[in-house]
Amino acid sequence: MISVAGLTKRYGPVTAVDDLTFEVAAGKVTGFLGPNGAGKSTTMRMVLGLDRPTAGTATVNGKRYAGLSAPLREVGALLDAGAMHPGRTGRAHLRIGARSNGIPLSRVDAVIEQAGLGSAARRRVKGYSLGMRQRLGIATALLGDPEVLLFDEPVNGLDLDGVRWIRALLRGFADEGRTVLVSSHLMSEMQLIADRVVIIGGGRLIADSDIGAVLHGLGGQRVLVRTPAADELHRALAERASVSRTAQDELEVTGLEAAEVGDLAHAAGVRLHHLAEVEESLEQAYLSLTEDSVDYHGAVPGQVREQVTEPVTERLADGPVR
Ligand SMILES: Nc1ncnc2c1ncn2[C@@H]1O[C@H](COP(=O)(O)OP(=O)(O)OP(=O)(O)O)[C@@H](O)[C@H]1O
Repeated sequence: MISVAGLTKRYGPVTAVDDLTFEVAAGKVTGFLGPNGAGKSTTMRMVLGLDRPTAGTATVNGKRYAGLSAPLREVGALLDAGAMHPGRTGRAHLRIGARSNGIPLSRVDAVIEQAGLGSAARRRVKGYSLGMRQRLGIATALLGDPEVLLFDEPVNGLDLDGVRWIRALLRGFADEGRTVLVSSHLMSEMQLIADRVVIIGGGRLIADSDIGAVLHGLGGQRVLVRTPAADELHRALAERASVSRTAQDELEVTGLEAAEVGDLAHAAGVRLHHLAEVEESLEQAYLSLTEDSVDYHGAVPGQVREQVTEPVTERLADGPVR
């Protein structure tokens, strides 16, 4: 398990991570989400002892990274797949990692196999494609067969096969009971692979929740209904829910289940042509949660919006979604 408590990092005037508290449980894939510059990498670096917190703590299985006796056996990380010696072969890179961490050399072949590196392991890293580098980075993270895994944007730059491979790999690790934290700014990707999400913006916690709760925590369930008697249905529903007219024959209802809308329409003698619950995508939920915390909104050329310092959580009744 990974625990972050009151974690704060300042670089001069920039507060990259601001009093962040959350836990990452074993047996699940936890997505770590936030717009560019939200503080994801800085947080991961502090978990891995690569950056010193200005305040607060980050621990792995109850210990700070520096206090782990065999770090690679407890935590595996993919941070920057570019940071490898270009003149070494993939295999040499892995052998050095194993030797310097007291890991048996038999693990080298095991992770080459597991990461699908194959014969590329005998080639020099400078000739690797981004996908191959990513596989080597993952092989390195797996060397010590760790229980806790951190991946910073693992699907960046990968083709569809690579993306599918990463998805299956992460799911497999979680199913084996490992702790998996994976950062991304690709919401659509997280919707496919994460069980839980920790969302940050401007260094602060915005949501820490099951994905389903994030989706449903935003203004409640919406129901779309089409009827030739929209005025009549509007009147029948108005007392019980918030109703808006979205087209001549269409209403959007917030605060009722589809079945309740159907029953009320029936009671009012209104015929329905369409009745469906609107599926919120994580993309929409994320945009809505983080819109105030994005450093720069690029939509209007020439305009730069100042970073908002008020926590977005104020828009959620009970603070961060949990
Ligand atoms: N070494 C550093 N010195 C100064 N500022 C830094 C440093 N590292 C990060 N920052 C700043 O801290 C903030 C958080 O950066 P970080 O890289 O952690 O965000 P991120 O969520 O990982 O973003 P991205 O998705 O773009 O990688 C940014 O404003 C960044 O410019």
